[in-house]
Amino acid sequence: MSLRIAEIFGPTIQGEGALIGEPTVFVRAGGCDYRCSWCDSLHAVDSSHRHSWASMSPEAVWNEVLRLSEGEPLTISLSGGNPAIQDFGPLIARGRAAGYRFACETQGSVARSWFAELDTLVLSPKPPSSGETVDWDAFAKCVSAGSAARQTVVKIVIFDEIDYQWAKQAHALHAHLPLYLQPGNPEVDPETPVDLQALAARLEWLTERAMGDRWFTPRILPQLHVLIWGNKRGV
Ligand SMILES: C[S@@+](CC[C@H](N)C(=O)[O-])C[C@H]1O[C@@H](n2cnc3c(N)ncnc32)[C@H](O)[C@@H]1O
Ligand SMILES: Nc1nc2[nH]cc(C(=O)O)c2c(=O)[nH]1
Ligand code: SF4
Ligand SMILES: [Mg+2]
Repeated sequence: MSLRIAEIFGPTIQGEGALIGEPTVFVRAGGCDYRCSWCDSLHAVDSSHRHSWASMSPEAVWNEVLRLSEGEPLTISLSGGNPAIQDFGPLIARGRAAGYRFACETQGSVARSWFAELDTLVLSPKPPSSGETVDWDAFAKCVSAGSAARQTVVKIVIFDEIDYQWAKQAHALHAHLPLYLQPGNPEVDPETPVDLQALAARLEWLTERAMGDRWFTPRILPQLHVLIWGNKRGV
């Protein structure tokens, strides 16, 4: 059994959501069942990039994580693409036995039994601006599959007022799960510098929108790695 891997990088800090600031090695899976209009990781999604993905055994992925972390346990974040379309169970078992912790970022379209072995399951349902439509039955299956994980959280990207209103409704469907909101980054080309002022203005709008609404449920965060490194890959 082998895994399609777009990149393995770190250690760096987790830039988003519940684990923001946490030292992390990222394992980015190749392939996704979605095509979000604003995806910042198209190199792990679009099949035109397939030639750059590696076919690796769980043991080979583990050896690369060991090399990058020099054997010092930290959090391994499984992202992508959608990591849930592959079987990361053997890698998680290997890493946990060595004292590493696991997080996984997925949109919540495919449930996996290995969600139960995670420390943190991040479910990121996609708002209307993405052009995708959430299958809420599949999403609920992901929540169930993750119920044995140490924590499950929801993270929603917000581009506009329609996304904001959608996030309120989405939250109501799984109101017991901690909620994180992050403003969308409209510029995802790694060659184009990000406009930090424009990103700050999006964060300001989102913050003032929620505070003005007296919606005190979500934590609102920027993408920390984008503030530091822009759209550079592998950080
Ligand atoms: C690239 S995705 C990979 C994991 C999974 N496919 C998912 O979407 O959750 C990782 C995170 O980046 C977020 N993201 C992707 N493009 C973004 C953008 N342009 N601005 C802000 N967040 C973005 C996604 O919503 C998701 O929470
Ligand atoms: N530093 C850093 N934090 C991240 N949080 C989520 C990421 C992702 O693309 O899944 C990501 C990433 O690519 N880099
Ligand atoms: S689900 Fe995630 S990886 Fe897939 S296209 Fe959307 S943002 Fe990109
Ligand atoms: Mg990213």
